[in-house]
Amino acid sequence: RGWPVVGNLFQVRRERPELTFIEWAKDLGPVFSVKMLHKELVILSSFDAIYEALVIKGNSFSERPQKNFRSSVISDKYLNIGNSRANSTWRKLKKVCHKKIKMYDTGMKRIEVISTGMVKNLLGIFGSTTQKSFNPKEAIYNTVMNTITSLALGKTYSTEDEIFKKLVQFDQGLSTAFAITGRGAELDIFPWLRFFRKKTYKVIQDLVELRNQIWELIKEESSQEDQLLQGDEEDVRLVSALREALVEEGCEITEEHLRAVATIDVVFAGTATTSHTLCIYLNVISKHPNVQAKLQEEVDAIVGSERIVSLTDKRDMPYTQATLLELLRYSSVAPLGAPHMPLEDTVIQGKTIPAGFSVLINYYHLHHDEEFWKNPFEFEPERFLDEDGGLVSVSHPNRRHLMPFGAGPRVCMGEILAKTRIFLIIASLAQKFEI
Ligand code: HEM
Repeated sequence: RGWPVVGNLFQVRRERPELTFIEWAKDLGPVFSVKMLHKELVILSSFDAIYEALVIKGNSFSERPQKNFRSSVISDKYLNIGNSRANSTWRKLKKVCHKKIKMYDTGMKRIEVISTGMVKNLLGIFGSTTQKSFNPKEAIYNTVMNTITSLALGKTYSTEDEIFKKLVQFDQGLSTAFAITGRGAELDIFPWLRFFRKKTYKVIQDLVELRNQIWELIKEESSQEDQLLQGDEEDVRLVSALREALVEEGCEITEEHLRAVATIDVVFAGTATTSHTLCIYLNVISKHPNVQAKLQEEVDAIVGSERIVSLTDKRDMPYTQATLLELLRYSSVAPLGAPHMPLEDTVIQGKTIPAGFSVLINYYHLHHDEEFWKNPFEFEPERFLDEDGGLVSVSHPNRRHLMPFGAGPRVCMGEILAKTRIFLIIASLAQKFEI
């Protein structure tokens, strides 16, 4: 039960709304609704409810609600993949990005090369640090951001470069602007408030300005790099693939689409999530010497102390893979994912969710549900291993209950990229350092 106008908004923990929703699910069950300002939100918490919505009824749940004023301004009226309606342009843009980011043969090799470069850089920074303890957050963040620039633009940048500084500023600003309870949330409901809350609105206008400046710099950078391409050398940059799509698809894809995809779907979605996961990893591993010892034992046996860790080692390293899965579960860095919306009235676990309602998936709850997981707040890679120390199969209940990247048509576009980078970092750190 909420208050007039604001509904349940002030009852929800501003920084961690997913924790409030866990408490409410205890009384209200796995499918319940809350009122946040003018919006009725449905929260799904249990595996059965989430699986039914995302996978079994995935097609009707693959829409995104478009009622958020702040996102609408920043994404040019929802032109990016993550905020777009599930239309043919969304499908095409996601396909183009997948094809370039992914994942088949040469694509996978390229991700490995980029990630290995990033790992080397990070190990260099760690190795050159003389203090016994230091804060690795910035080094991790900058390195992850540079993997994204490698992928999108084919090169890395110094933290002093103008484009790099602007990317960081934009990415950090967006984290607040996209949060459901973050600063400026009131503008989503009463957009006219922007005429009175000028400071808050200015933050959003500044982000739009920054986005436009970044796009101009991206275009400039990529045309300079164009000139460096030799003869029939393959252009592997994501931004080039997007530009090709612009030409091929005629008027359906516009330059504004590309700007929204490059800045929001690639830079924003690809940086904070991965760097946050890695920071949590360092924190966790420093408190679990037993896990670290087992990782080191596996890396020593499979890779040795000199050779660079490769993706082909992965199949022989079940403990490292289990640690990666456990990290994704434990950290759940996208706790509520991105909102979904059914196009028609849809029944989930016997409850009807009306067409047009916003639906949030509580991934954090799914991954910490005390009725399913044993010791959900402990870090235990063993939950993903069988009795013989092998990785449990994808059909094992623990693997099925793990959905850090979502599932169904709206599954995360960067899943493979993120997992690859994190695997290589976990293994390489274990090979070289004691944390
Ligand atoms: C640890 C890293 C990451 C995590 C945990 C993560 C998690 C998620 C989640 C939970 C969703 C929402 C799924 C849903 O709608 O139910 C999502 C969507 C998305 N992610 Fe990620 N993500 C990560 C990394 C990345 C990277 C590296 C990229 C890009 C390079 C990326 C791009 C996207 C995009 C574009 C979407 C929207 C897809 C769509 O609406 O069709 N993510 N991600």
